[in-house]
Amino acid sequence: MHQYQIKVPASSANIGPGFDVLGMSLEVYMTLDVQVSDEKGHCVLSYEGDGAEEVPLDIHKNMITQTALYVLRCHNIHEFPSATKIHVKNPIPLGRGMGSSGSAAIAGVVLANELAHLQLSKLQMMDYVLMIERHPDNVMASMMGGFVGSFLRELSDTEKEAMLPSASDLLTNKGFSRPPVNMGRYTTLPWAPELKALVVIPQFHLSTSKARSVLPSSYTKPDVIYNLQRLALLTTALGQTPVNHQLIHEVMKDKVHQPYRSQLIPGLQTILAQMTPESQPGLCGICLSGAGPTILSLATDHYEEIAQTMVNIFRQNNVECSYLVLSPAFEGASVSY
Ligand SMILES: Nc1ncnc2c1ncn2[C@@H]1O[C@H](COP(=O)(O)OP(=O)(O)OP(=O)(O)O)[C@@H](O)[C@H]1O
Ligand SMILES: N[C@@H](CCO)C(=O)O
Repeated sequence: MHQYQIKVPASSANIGPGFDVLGMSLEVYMTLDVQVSDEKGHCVLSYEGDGAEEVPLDIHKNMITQTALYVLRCHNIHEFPSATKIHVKNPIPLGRGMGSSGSAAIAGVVLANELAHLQLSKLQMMDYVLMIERHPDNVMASMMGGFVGSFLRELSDTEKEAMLPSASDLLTNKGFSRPPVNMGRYTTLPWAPELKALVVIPQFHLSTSKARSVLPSSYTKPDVIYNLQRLALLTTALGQTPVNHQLIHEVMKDKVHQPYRSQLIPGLQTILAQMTPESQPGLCGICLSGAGPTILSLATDHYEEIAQTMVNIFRQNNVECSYLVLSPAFEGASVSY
């Protein structure tokens, strides 16, 4: 019997102005305990944790195993090895802006890499992940670990054609194509050890597709410049010691996605407008985590007080929340044998 554990962290994307560019991994881990034996049998999937009531256990319908099957198909393998048992433990809340779908896609690709002994590097695995999650911010941070900036290289016309089947068609085997090679580029950015991420997680779900559907198809020049100016400073400001709370607060502001998404997240506008380093000691910046509804704040202390202020504002808007204080998961996705 061969057994191992796959571990994939959650993530927060955008960090304010870095829409589809910046991401940080968060030390909340989905794990897959995998057992493969030589006996005859089927692949059995079991699941506990967030989403247990809604996540399908049919391997052709579950996003983790669907992703693994897609990668196997790309290597001319059409089913899991017999007698594969996969137990998923998932503490990452689904559809809340903490990268649950990205972590599931990574878990699936790493699973295929192990099951078929493909020996792909993390960057090679990212090509498959990016066929499923088409923006790199969450997944690059979750796979590589830490605070990460990333982009997709420009593709040739032939490579663009390979991207034509939708992620959902690839997962359900209605369409097929192999990913372009070396699609994602990234760099790990500095992170000041004093900084922690406080995530305030509302109880309601917001799908990324819905939160993307409210965004405009074009932006004004002043709004683009506003974000670019802040993004340039943010990538350095989060690595500086001593931490400059006021600077971080200013450079985590955004005009590209948050103003449009606030209609979907009661309380977001008030939190962004009212909470500053002056009103909340220890607070640096505040932004939407990924597509929301979770709010990410970066702070150096007084986490309880900062969280409580946000929880109260959400409560005034009839939204209940939980919260976590987390560091970046610097190792990223890993396998232990
Ligand atoms: N562990 C999992 N197992 C199976 N499917 C999952 C798992 N995690 C997420 N998913 C799928 O991904 C969907 C949520 O993805 P979505 O992109 O809407 O939100 P998110 O990834 O949590 O947020 P964001 O991308 O803003 O950080 C779930 O509804 C489910 O279909
Ligand atoms: N950059 C993405 C992250 C969510 O997956 C967005 O904000 O839509």
